[in-house]
Amino acid sequence: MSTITEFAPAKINLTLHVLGKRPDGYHLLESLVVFAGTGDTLTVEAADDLSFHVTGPNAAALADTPDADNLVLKAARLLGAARLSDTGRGRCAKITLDKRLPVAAGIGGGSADCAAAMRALNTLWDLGHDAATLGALGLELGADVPVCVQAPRPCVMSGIGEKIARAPSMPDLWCVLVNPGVPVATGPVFKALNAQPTTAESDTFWPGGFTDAKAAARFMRTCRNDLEPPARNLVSEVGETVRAIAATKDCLMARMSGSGATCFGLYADEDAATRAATALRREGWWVEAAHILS
Ligand SMILES: C[C@](O)(CO)[C@H](O)COP(=O)(O)OP(=O)(O)OC[C@H]1O[C@@H](n2ccc(N)nc2=O)[C@H](O)[C@@H]1O
Ligand SMILES: Nc1ncnc2c1ncn2[C@@H]1O[C@H](COP(=O)(O)OP(=O)(O)OP(=O)(O)O)[C@@H](O)[C@H]1O
Repeated sequence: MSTITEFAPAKINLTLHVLGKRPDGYHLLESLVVFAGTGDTLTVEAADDLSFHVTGPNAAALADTPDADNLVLKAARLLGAARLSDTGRGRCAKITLDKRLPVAAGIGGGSADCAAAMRALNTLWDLGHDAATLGALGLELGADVPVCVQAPRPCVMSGIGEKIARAPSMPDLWCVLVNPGVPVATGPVFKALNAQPTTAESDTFWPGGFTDAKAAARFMRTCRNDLEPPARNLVSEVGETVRAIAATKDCLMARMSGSGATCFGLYADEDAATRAATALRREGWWVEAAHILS
């Protein structure tokens, strides 16, 4: 098999409770994570050296990212690729990324690409790692990489992001993702939370499943995204975005994802999500209606 293509779906934190902080400063959290049917696409193919090419509507957002910080190349190097300058030694591949997700957006764009590269190169180079091993390896590249490695399976993520547990069975759900065009670095949002170093005990009783979209949204509304208040203080557009989504017809709930600034609305069907996306489109906003994958 010489060409392998992997979808890198957008990661959505339907809930995100921060339960404490480790001595190293990383936060302990518990989050119901799902994936949307919109994302990047990564292709790897056998080649005589290691190369990376990016295309797509958000390719320019990566133009200033040095190779050393490129999460796709970091994944390749982690799995034993040759350095870009070494032709022929180490494992090689031509890697192409179709970049559609906004960067530093709270929907795991870089982590999703990193995880997709790990899955694709694991196959191309016949490394034989299972998802749990790839996730454990990927944790050093980002706290969202383990959950993205096992995408598109919904899960309850905990620890700093390394623990992946079964999610409640999800109903058919649609979403609208809205990014107001303001990149948000994850670290400062966690820092602004000013969490106290405490132990991490789950504060959520997870049901076995949800009978329908309205029941799922009812449950989500009893939970929180603890990063939303500090993100709202740092980026005023977050509050405006959540309010605009919540005002759309048939919206079941609206919330920020991850550390922002992307916010999401949940809907029971495709028509409602598509109508909402149309109503939300404006200059400078990235807006996508998508199915929640399961
Ligand atoms: C907010 C989430 O996206 C929710 O899924 C993740 O927890 C963050 O995942 P991520 O963007 O891959 O985060 P990383 O790139 O690993 O970490 C960026 C910075 O966020 C902070 N960070 C991240 C994860 C975590 N559990 N606690 C933290 O305090 C740390 O300061 C870290 O230096
Ligand atoms: N393939 C990539 N896609 C996006 N960002 C990348 C990529 N490679 C490296 N980066 C860098 O990673 C940083 C942001 O990563 P990412 O897009 O995962 O943040 P995010 O979408 O906010 O994710 P999260 O939901 O974890 O906050 C940016 O500074 C960007 O330069």
